[in-house]
Amino acid sequence: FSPGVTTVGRRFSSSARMAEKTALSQDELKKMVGYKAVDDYVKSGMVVGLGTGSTAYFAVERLGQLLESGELKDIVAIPTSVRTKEQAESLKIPLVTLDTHSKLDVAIDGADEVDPDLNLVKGGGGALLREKMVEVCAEKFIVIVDESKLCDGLGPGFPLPVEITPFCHEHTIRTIAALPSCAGCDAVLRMGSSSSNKPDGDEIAITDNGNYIVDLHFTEAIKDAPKMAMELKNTVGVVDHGLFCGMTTAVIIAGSNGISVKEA
Ligand SMILES: O=C[C@H](O)[C@H](O)[C@H](O)COP(=O)(O)O
Repeated sequence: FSPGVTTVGRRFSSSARMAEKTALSQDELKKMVGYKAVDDYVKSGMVVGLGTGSTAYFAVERLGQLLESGELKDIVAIPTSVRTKEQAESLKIPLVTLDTHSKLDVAIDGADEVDPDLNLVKGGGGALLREKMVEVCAEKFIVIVDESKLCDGLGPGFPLPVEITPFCHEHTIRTIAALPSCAGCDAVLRMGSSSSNKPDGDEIAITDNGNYIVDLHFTEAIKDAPKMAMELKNTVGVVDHGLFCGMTTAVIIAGSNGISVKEA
């Protein structure tokens, strides 16, 4: 994976230089890209999509700071989960929904995996449906990751989450596992908290939308992600899946050599 374009934002040049000199923690890397995404892509008057997860958290934090300081004005934002909504409310970020604002200027979110074509796996935190609904409506979709998320092929490095209806979910899971593109995958119903794919409870995990999640474990890279996306989407009982193909405008990557940006 070799990012094509390398840029360093104005407000972040010192942080990027710091990353080159010292080993930063993963949280510090996430903060760098979260802040840079807001600094570089959000302007006053915009409608902004707010992602979910430990990286998107920092973008929301930065947006709250710039609104409070008055550097940004007249922003409305659309959160992609209950967690993000609560964080945004605590920062007094004005919120709207897709019902009143069907077009967004920009959406900023993390990802679980990014391939060389900027296709993504998302939904490790269980928010894939609202994320996709919001981010597909954004003129620019900015993905923020640390370099551990980059991969040569989606699949083996992180299980693919699929949101399914609770009704006859065992049947739906069998149907998914039998799809040609999913042959050989291990389909595991998510247990415990919906925001983690590590089983941390005995109850079936429930998403913000009242659905279940099945995590598809692959041992080999997914050969044709758009084809798998279509097969999953055409499966009755599947609400949506964590393959985000052809949606990304740019990926901001934090790594040991500083920040780089790869544009689609
Ligand atoms: O459902 C969760 C989202 O898709 C997250 O954006 C994704 O899991 C990445 O999260 P994190 O930044 O915490 O690794």
